[in-house]
Amino acid sequence: MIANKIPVIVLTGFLGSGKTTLLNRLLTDGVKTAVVINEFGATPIDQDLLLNQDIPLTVLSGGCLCCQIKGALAPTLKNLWMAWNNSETKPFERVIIETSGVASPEPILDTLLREPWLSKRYRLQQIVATLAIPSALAQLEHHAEARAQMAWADLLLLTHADLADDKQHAELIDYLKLQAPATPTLTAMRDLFDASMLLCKTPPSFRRITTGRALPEHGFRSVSLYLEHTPSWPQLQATLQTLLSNHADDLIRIKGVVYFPECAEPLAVHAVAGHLYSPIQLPKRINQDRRSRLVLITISSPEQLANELFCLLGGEPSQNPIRLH
Ligand SMILES: Nc1nc2c(ncn2[C@@H]2O[C@H](COP(=O)(O)OP(=O)(O)OP(=O)(O)O)[C@@H](O)[C@H]2O)c(=O)[nH]1
Repeated sequence: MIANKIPVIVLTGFLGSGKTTLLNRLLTDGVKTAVVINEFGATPIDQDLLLNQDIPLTVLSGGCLCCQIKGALAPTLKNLWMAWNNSETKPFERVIIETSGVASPEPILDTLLREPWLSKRYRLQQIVATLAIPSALAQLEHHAEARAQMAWADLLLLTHADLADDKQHAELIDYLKLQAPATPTLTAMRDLFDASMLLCKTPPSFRRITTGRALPEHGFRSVSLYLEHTPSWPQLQATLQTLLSNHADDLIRIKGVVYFPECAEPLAVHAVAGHLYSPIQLPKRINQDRRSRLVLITISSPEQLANELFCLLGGEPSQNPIRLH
């Protein structure tokens, strides 16, 4: 038995519900943290959205930690522990895993709690699930992944309160009282909340262990695009808004890092549940790849979406501005 197990916090929550925003908030609390980010899309975006780049960071992209790339978690945590153990000045005191927005936390817990080598060295501190108040009920109704995230959470963080009305808030609270009555909820206004309120210091006394029941295979698909010639924000905004309204039912998430010609620094572009957010300026990067990239996550044909985006941007077939990955 190893005396001091490294605590692990798992951040889960449906696509666009605010996991990376929460992660950025947690990274300001002064605890040295190693971060593992799991992204559904093949082209990782979230690493560029981290405001603190000076941390041990592993990105596992191109699938979910609960299925396609489940096997990647154990070696990642083993490598992190080796680095921790071999260093006199411990490089981190905890690990935060941000799952993809369509991952079920259950197989991640299975790896953490059941793998004998890992379970001697790591302890699960907490699972926090983010739920965006305006879209959560529809996501919970339509996506088993969202229900699994809610069911496995030790704490439910309700986000996007500033975009929700009182009725949406009350309806979500009522639903959660019925479906997850023992799980505390907290409402956060963007990243304005006390992180110490969020994290329990001791592990939950009772921890459910998997029964081996897996979710049906995800119905989500993603496409990653590099823009050879980045349009201005007004042009991209109009294009993405058209794409979102043409695909209100099947285009679930857009996120990207975009180098607009009119801006010196990259901007993060997000759309969730049909809502296109104002772009967010990202900090200056050293040695950065200055190509703009977008990831679209859909339950229909991603290739068709990519072609439509290309046409909306006014592309001629001979000078396709988009490269697919
Ligand atoms: N208005 C508002 N926007 C928010 C809030 N929380 C997050 N956002 C925005 O919502 C968008 C998505 O937030 P992220 O933190 O990237 O969501 P995510 O869960 O990490 O997304 P995925 O990694 O795609 O699953 C971003 O534009 C955020 O700035 C909130 O409380 N209010």
